[in-house]
Amino acid sequence: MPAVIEVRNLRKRYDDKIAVDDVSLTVQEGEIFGILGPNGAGKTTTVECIAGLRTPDRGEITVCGLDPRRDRAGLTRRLGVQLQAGCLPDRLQVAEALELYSSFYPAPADWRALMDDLGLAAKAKTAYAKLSGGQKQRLSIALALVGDPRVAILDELTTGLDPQARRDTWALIEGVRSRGVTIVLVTHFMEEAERLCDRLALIDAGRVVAVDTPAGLTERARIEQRIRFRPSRPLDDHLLTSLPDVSGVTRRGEFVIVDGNDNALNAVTTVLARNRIVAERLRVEQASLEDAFVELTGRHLDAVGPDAK
Ligand SMILES: Nc1ncnc2c1ncn2[C@@H]1O[C@H](COP(=O)(O)OP(=O)(O)OP(=O)(O)O)[C@@H](O)[C@H]1O
Repeated sequence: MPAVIEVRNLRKRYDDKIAVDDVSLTVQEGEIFGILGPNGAGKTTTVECIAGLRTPDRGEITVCGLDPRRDRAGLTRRLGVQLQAGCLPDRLQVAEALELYSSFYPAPADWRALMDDLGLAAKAKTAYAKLSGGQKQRLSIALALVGDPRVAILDELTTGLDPQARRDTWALIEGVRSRGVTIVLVTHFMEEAERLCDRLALIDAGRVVAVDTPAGLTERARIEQRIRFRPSRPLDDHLLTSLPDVSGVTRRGEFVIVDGNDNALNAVTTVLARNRIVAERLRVEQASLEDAFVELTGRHLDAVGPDAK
């Protein structure tokens, strides 16, 4: 598959703050490529440089073979951007916004069809200020697609949405991809990244810590199995920590969480049975992207700010 976006050794500093420090990544045609990291990791700065909205201090970027800073006109025809906090004038109506934006492009998509596809037809004459959060979000996606781009950058597109609206938006993004648009998705929601992305760059403190498929990344978490249960009687953690198949035991309320290898479930249930303890509400979970992130960075994804632990 040909590369649609190439970023090599990107660096961007704001005054004395290095926001992006040596980021390299390649996005292939037709994929949904995620950029996942905690708040302040440098995700938005990276995509703003890709979109030609910021000038890197160092590094090279090409989008569809173009330099985003030098070939602005060419880039506009190929790249659609939905950035965070996209805001329109309060009184502008949905259809007016789409028609206006489509007039900026030499070969735009059919904005009426886009309005239908995004479930906004019934809101065509509604002013921006009167739209719900989910509708505003859908409009911002429609505006990113109205130029009929080959590549779309979507930044934090489900932030602030309720779980149902978030799932609806995911379905919509899959629909956009199936029309052949390459998508770069910036997010700090693990579930979103896991569900939607073909490949992901994990970013932390301005650096790429890993690029892989969601499954490939979770394999990097040393935990192969996580067992969660409520012991029917008081349980001495040492019974479990002394097992060679177990790498860690933590408590969450009345639940015990055991991390270990493939044989951990077997070992834990045997010890519990020997001690006449029943594992109530027993669940076995696989490692998540969150676990991989913690393994790779020592930090949790939902940590606020690059210095948070
Ligand atoms: N215009 C700016 N001036 C100064 N510092 C900035 C500016 N924009 C971002 N930063 C800082 O650069 C770092 C990276 O910010 P960026 O917005 O790229 O991160 P992010 O991963 O997108 O975070 P979030 O998810 O919170 O948007 C942060 O420490 C941020 O405070």
